[in-house]
Amino acid sequence: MTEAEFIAALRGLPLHPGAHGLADDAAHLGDLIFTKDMIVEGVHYLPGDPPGDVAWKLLAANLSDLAAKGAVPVGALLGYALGHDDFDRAFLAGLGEACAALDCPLLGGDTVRTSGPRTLSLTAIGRSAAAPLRGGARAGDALWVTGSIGDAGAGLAIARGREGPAALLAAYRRPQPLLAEGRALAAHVSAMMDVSDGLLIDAARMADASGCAVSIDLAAVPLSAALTAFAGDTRASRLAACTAGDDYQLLFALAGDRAPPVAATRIGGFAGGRGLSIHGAGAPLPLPASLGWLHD
Ligand SMILES: Nc1ncnc2c1ncn2[C@@H]1O[C@H](COP(=O)(O)OP(=O)(O)OP(=O)(O)O)[C@@H](O)[C@H]1O
Ligand SMILES: Cc1ncc(C[n+]2csc(CCOP(=O)(O)O)c2C)c(N)n1
Ligand SMILES: [Mg+2]
Ligand SMILES: [Mg+2]
Ligand SMILES: [Mg+2]
Repeated sequence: MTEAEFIAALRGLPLHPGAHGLADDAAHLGDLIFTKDMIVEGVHYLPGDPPGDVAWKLLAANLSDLAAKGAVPVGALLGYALGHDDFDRAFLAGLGEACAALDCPLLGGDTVRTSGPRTLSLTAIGRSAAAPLRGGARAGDALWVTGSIGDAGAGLAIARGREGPAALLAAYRRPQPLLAEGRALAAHVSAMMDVSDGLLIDAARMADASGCAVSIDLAAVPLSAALTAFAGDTRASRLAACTAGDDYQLLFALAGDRAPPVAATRIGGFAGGRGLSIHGAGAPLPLPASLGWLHD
C-alpha cells in the first residue's frame, strides 16, 4: 500500500469532525490544534546527522504544521525509540534546546527500545483562535509562498557529501518553523499549509482540498542566492527545487490583489476546475514525473 492509499482508506474509518476528512495539516478541536509527524533514520535524516539536529527537525517539522494553522505551541508528546547511549544523550540535549528555542514544552510521551532503524514521533498541540484550513482557497485567489524553496533539498546533497555552503546544509538539518509568520497570516488567508513534501505536490493538495485548479509560474518561485550559486537557475534546477520538499515554508491563498502582511512571493493562482498546471514565460510546461516526496 502507498501512503496515499493508506490515508484514503483511513477516511473510511470513524473520523472526528475536527479531522476535516484528513485533508488538513492538523486536527482542529475548538481552538486547540493537534498534529503529528514521524521521522525515520535513513528516510527523513541521515544516520550521520548530529542527534541534536534530529531532535530539532522532529520538533520543527511538527511546529511547522502548527504555524500553518496560525497557532501558538502549547506542548508536545514525544514517542522515542532508544538505540545507542551516545545518540540518546545528545538527542536529549538537542531536544531541550529545541523546546526552549521554539517555546514548546513537553507534555509527555512514550519510550521503547528498538534494534531497527530509529523511528521517532512527536505530537504537537497548539492554540489558534482562527485557524485557516488547507481547503479554503477559491477561484480568483492568488497563491503565495514565504521565504525560498529548494534550499533543504540542496542541503541533503551536501549532507550526503557534496561540497556546498553551510546555509543550505542548515536548511536541511535545522528548518525554522514560521510560527510568527503563520500567526500574522492566519486572519488574512483563505487557505494555508506548510510545504513539507515539495512545492508542487503540496500546492496540488491545497487545490484538491479546495475543489479548485491551481497554476504556478515556475519563473516566479523564489530561490535563494545560495541555491542558484550551488545548483544554477535552469528549468531543471527550478523543478528540482519545487519537488525536493523539507522546505517548511508557508503556502497560502489570498483573495484578489491583497498583499500579505509578511514577506512572501506571489507564485500563481487558483481557478475553476481541478488539478495543478505549471507555466514559464507565459507558456504551459509539462509536469515532472514526480511532484514531490511520497512514501510509496
Ligand atoms: N496514520 C495516520 N493516521 C491518521 N491520520 C493520518 C495518518 N497519516 C496521515 N494522517 C492524516 O492525513 C492528513 C495528511 O497528512 P500529511 O502527513 O500528508 O500532512 P502533513 O503533516 O501536513 O504533511 P507531512 O507529513 O509531509 O509533514 C492529516 O490530516 C493527517 O492527520
Ligand atoms: C535521508 C533523507 N532522504 C530524503 C529526504 C527527503 N524527504 C524525506 S521525507 C520528506 C517529506 C516530509 O516527510 P513526511 O511526509 O513523512 O512528513 C522528504 C522531503 C530526507 N529528508 N532525508
Ligand atoms: Mg503540513
Ligand atoms: Mg505528516
Ligand atoms: Mg507535517
